[in-house]
Amino acid sequence: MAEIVAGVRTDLPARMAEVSPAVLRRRAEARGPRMTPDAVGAALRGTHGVRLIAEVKRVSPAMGRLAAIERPEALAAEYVAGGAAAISVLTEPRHFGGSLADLRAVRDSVSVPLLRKDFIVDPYQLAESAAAGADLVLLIVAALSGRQLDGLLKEAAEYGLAVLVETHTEQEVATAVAAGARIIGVNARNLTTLQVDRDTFPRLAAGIPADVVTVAESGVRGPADVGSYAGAGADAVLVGSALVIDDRPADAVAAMLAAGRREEAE
Ligand SMILES: O=C(O)c1ccccc1NCC(=O)[C@H](O)[C@H](O)COP(=O)(O)O
Repeated sequence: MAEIVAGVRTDLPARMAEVSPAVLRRRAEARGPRMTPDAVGAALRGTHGVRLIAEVKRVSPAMGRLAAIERPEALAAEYVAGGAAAISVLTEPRHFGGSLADLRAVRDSVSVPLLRKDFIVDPYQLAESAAAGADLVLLIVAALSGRQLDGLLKEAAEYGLAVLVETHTEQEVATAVAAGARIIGVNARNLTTLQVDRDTFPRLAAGIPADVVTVAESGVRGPADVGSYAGAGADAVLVGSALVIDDRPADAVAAMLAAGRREEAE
């Protein structure tokens, strides 16, 4: 991950020189009111089963090139047709083949909450996210100092952005909770080895307070894995690779949601 973050830091100055934060703020305001962070949290937590965040992802550093995705807005609309509660767009260009243009295109095609999934290390990226129409941004505990996490959480709130705080260890969960995170993701993919361990969510979920929305991230191969994460108490699952390589993404989302239903809650 250090290499990915280094690339982000290399690219930032050119973007900052091109569009000032003030211009981004005006663009964000011109979009009108976004979904509130509470509404985003509510959209990710259902009583009838697990919710699904479907990801637009062209490349995986772990798995290589996944899909061309020439029209990310069309893929996102398919996801929503299948029942996705939110859409994630990987905007990092160097390792994931994404862009802010993808995020803007998806924003114009769906009204469900939109996650900008990137390696956010600077407040400027929050301004970009708001201007491009995101409702939700990712902050990765492992990529930030405690002070940076606190600062970015505060600034995200000023933009009205909800935050998915991503963790990989018990210590990172404790850090996220102490920072006041309202939505906590547990990523099954070790960011150093890129290995997936689906037992990470059940292990770490115990440390997350009941009123915090939980998201199980990465490693979903199909409906059975969604069922397992639902059984472990995840409010939502974040799925990328398995959906982008499927010829029928709407059906794939629907099948995963069916596997994640909690019948006893109906
Ligand atoms: O996807 C990767 O290979 C990857 C490698 C290094 C850092 C992050 C990475 N992925 C970001 C994500 O968190 C996933 O895109 C997301 O959780 C969906 O995962 P999956 O369903 O396994 O594609």
